[in-house]
Amino acid sequence: MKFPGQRKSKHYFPVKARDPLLEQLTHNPKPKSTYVCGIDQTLVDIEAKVADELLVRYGLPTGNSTLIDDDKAHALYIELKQNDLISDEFAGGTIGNTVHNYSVLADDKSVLFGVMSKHIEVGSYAYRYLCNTSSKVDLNYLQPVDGPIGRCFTLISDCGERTFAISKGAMDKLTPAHINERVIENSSALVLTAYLMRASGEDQITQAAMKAIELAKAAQVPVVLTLGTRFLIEEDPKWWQDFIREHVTILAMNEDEGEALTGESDPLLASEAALELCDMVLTTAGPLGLYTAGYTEESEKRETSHTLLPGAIPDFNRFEFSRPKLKRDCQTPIKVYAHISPYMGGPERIRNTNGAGDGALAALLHDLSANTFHKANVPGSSKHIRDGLCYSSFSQICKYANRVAYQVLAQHSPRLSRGLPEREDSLEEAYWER
Ligand SMILES: Nc1ncnc2c1ncn2[C@@H]1O[C@H](COP(=O)(O)OP(=O)(O)O)[C@@H](O)[C@H]1O
Ligand SMILES: Nc1nc2c(ncn2[C@@H]2O[C@H](COP(=O)(O)O)[C@@H](O)[C@H]2O)c(=O)[nH]1
Repeated sequence: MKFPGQRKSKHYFPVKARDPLLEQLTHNPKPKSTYVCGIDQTLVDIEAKVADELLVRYGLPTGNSTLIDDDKAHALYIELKQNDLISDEFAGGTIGNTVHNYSVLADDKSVLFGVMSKHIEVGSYAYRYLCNTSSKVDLNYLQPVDGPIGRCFTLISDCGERTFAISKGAMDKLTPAHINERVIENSSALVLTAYLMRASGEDQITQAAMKAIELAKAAQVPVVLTLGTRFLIEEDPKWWQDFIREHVTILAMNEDEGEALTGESDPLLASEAALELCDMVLTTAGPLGLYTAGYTEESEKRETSHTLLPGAIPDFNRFEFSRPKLKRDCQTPIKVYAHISPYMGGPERIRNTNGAGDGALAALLHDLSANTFHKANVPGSSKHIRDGLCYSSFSQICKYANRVAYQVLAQHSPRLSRGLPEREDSLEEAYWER
């Protein structure tokens, strides 16, 4: 497990031989390992730059992720191919991307539940998916299926907005029987997407996800949900509110999804409203940067040394140096918020924003599982006298998530090809001393 993000003071984390806390580890030379697990629809992204006219012709609302039938998928693929519009084909899926990025950042294990074609030919989509997934993602629990994995036509408009057309193949065929109880119960977090709830007919991935959620809740494993697209939430915001209230610990959304869920267009107010449903929220807001929001115990709050920020909640970042806690672990819970503008103002050129939100969520997951890792290996640390949900403060998580989102944007693909640069030994320096 790597340290989550980069900072000068690493005194709490067992990363260096001279760290005094490491003494406790020497009795236990093999550190206890931690991992996160996720469930996804196994998808390959087929990326193409297209005119808005094509989206209209195929009935694809801009920014949405629409399921299309085989005939439409065939026609679309032929049109893209004949006009030489396809720029890339790589592994995708919002949770596949997130666990891959988690494993790259943490240099540690994650587990992915989903399906995989039984018979794989070299060069096929299934083959590409496996080749483009970090070797630290454990794929041994994938359910073998007859037929192809899904295809996600990722259509990029002139403005950089991405619109998805999903040809589902066998991606929704995961069954509850292929959810491994022990793996879920021993994980640091279970990560899901709202897309899992839209399976229909005989497809059972929704039931599989529900089984995993129940197992996670019973074992007190945090359930993390990312909302996917505002169109899905808009269909029935009340249903999603109830779902989140009942099942979700940490919610990740962008500002549009936040508005669809809460009715608040201001991402800060949307985050505040979402905190009535769950314990922690990550709200990304494109060029406005991102917010973290959550709870801490009144007596443990820590005041920021940064400038207090104006907004719909004045001075909302006052206690951003606090660590997130589960609401139920606070005697007197207070809401805490932090915000950060895009790292370095964003890359000079953004070809598309595909996967930037997934990148930010992977950073948050890394911080969360680093906390579990540290607690398992250095239980006597003063860090764990009070139960925290994450290793770092709201403010640090913002910085780290933002830095990772930048990396995804800069490399023009949703899956990190490598971790953050080692030379960047202090996030503070990277931020403020360009
Ligand atoms: N146009 C942009 N300029 C600078 N940074 C951006 C831009 N778009 C996204 N980002 C960065 O990527 C993060 C996630 O982007 P966003 O588009 O909100 O996520 P999603 O992919 O979930 O819609 C933002 O919080 C920000 O840090
Ligand atoms: N599991 C699913 N993933 C989907 C679906 N539609 C799109 N996607 C994936 O999202 C990422 C990009 O996410 P972003 O919102 O952060 O830009 C991309 O790689 C797609 O594969 C879906 O229906 N199910």
